Formats: sequence, C-alpha cells, structure tokens
Amino acid sequence: MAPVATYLQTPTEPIAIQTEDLTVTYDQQALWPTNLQFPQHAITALIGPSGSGKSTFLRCLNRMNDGLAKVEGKIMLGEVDVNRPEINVYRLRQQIGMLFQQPNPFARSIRFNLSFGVMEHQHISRAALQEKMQTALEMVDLWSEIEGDLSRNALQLSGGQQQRLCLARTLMLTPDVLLLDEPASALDPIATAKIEANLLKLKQNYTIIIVTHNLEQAARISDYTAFFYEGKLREFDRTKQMFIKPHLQLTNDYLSGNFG
Ligand SMILES: Nc1ncnc2c1ncn2[C@@H]1O[C@H](COP(=O)(O)OP(=O)(O)OP(=O)(O)O)[C@@H](O)[C@H]1O
Repeated sequence: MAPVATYLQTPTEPIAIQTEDLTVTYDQQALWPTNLQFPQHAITALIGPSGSGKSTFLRCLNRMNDGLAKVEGKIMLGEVDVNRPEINVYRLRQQIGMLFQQPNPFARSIRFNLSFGVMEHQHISRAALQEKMQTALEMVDLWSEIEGDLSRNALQLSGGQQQRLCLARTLMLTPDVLLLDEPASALDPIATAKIEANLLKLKQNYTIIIVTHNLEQAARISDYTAFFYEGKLREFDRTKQMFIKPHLQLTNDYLSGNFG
C-alpha cells in the first residue's frame, strides 16, 4: 500500500504538550499513530470531516477515553508521559481542563459552580476564594454581566453565559492546557464571538486546543491547525499558511468545501 501523504510543520515555539505515536482503538482502530506538538500559549485548531478522529484525539489528552478505548503511545506534558497508568487522572484533569459542546453547569448557584472543585482540592481562605472567583469571571467577561451576584442560579444564565461560566469553572483549577470540543457549536453568533474573544485573551496564559467544524472560526482564532482525515493526522501547519496554501491536495479540497 502506498504511504499516506502528510505534511507536518515543526513549531518554532516552546511545546506545552505533545503526542508520540498515539493510537486509539475502540472495537476498531480510530486513530493511527499521531505525532503532534502543541505550542505553548497558542491556539491550535483540530479540523476534519465528521468521524475523522478529532474528538477521539482530543479526549486522550486528559485521559477521557480511559475505559472506552485502548490508548497507546505517549502524551508528554512537559517531561511527563501522562498516558502512563500510575498517573493520577483527577490531578491531570486539573492541569488539562476541558469544555464540551453543551454547557453543563451544575443546577446550583454561580458561587457553587466556581468554588466546588477548588474547595475539594485546596485549602483556601474565603477572601482568596472570592478574589479567585471574581478573577475567573472577569477573564470570561461575566463578572459585570452578572453584576457580581454569585448567588444566581447558573441555569438562569443564557446558553452563552453558561458556557463562559463553565470556562471560568475550569480556570478556577489553574490549568496549563484547555481542551475545547466544539465549545461554540450550540451558541448563536454573538455568544460565539464572546467565547472567541475570551479564548484570544486566555491564550496569553494557557495553551488552547480546540476541535471545531467551523472553518471560519479556526481561521479567525487559531495560530496552528491540524487536519485529520480517516483517523490520521494529515497536515499540521500555521493556520495562515494552511488556509492560504495548504501542502496537500486533500487539505485543499476539505478547506474548499469539496467534502466534509
Ligand atoms: N465511544 C466510542 N465507541 C466506539 N467508537 C467510537 C466512539 N467514539 C468515537 N468512535 C468512532 O471513532 C471514529 C472517530 O470518531 P470521532 O468522534 O473522534 O470523530 P470526529 O472527527 O470528532 O467526528 P465529529 O466531528 O462528528 O465529532 C468514528 O468512526 C467513531 O464512530
């Protein structure tokens, strides 16, 4: 069989997290050996048609596929392979936070949503907690919208506000890496624009990896893009380069809307 054409650019920036020959097998193999490097404090978009393995890959990074699939290969967070069995996955998921397609706040107060995880894991004074909650809400531009009222039930917020609250909830645990699985696909354009603005601001301090079907979104906010097709990473490059002149015809066809 002829080798599959790929083009993988090596980033020049420091790397926050990288995979080495990562494979995933459910009943059938869904991801072929994948070597991908994520630059620190940058946004990387994962794109590709439905079923190409984007979410499968993303979910491996904080071990969300544990118990669902056989995941082999290395996931290097700095110098540590976090795919090793002895890794504490709860602690890992604080370091590598995740946001899903549908906002999923607890049906409790905003305060509960933000403080729950922190109180579980840290000894923190009331004043420090209050300050941390305010900072997290300010980072997602929600503090002024809720007028500092943390007693409101999270479900009283709009869908977009709920998603930003979930983002703030993740930030409360001071992660290094944020994984986002189509975080704006359930939101209207205004709410989507707010999430995108948040991500552009947050990338100064966090490494962000986002699965998106929205190619305009990938072009607008990401620094790097990884294109998956049929369970294989096919092209990885700076977003500007890939969207102007992709190296592979397959990538060009996908970006041109010829399939997907
Ligand atoms: N929990 C699971 N059990 C078995 N097979 C799965 C599971 N999750 C995904 N798959 C399969 O793995 C392959 C890749 O799916 P995945 O959801 O990662 O693709 P995707 O590119 O994220 O697709 P989409 O854009 O539609 O979300 C598909 O063939 C899918 O059917």
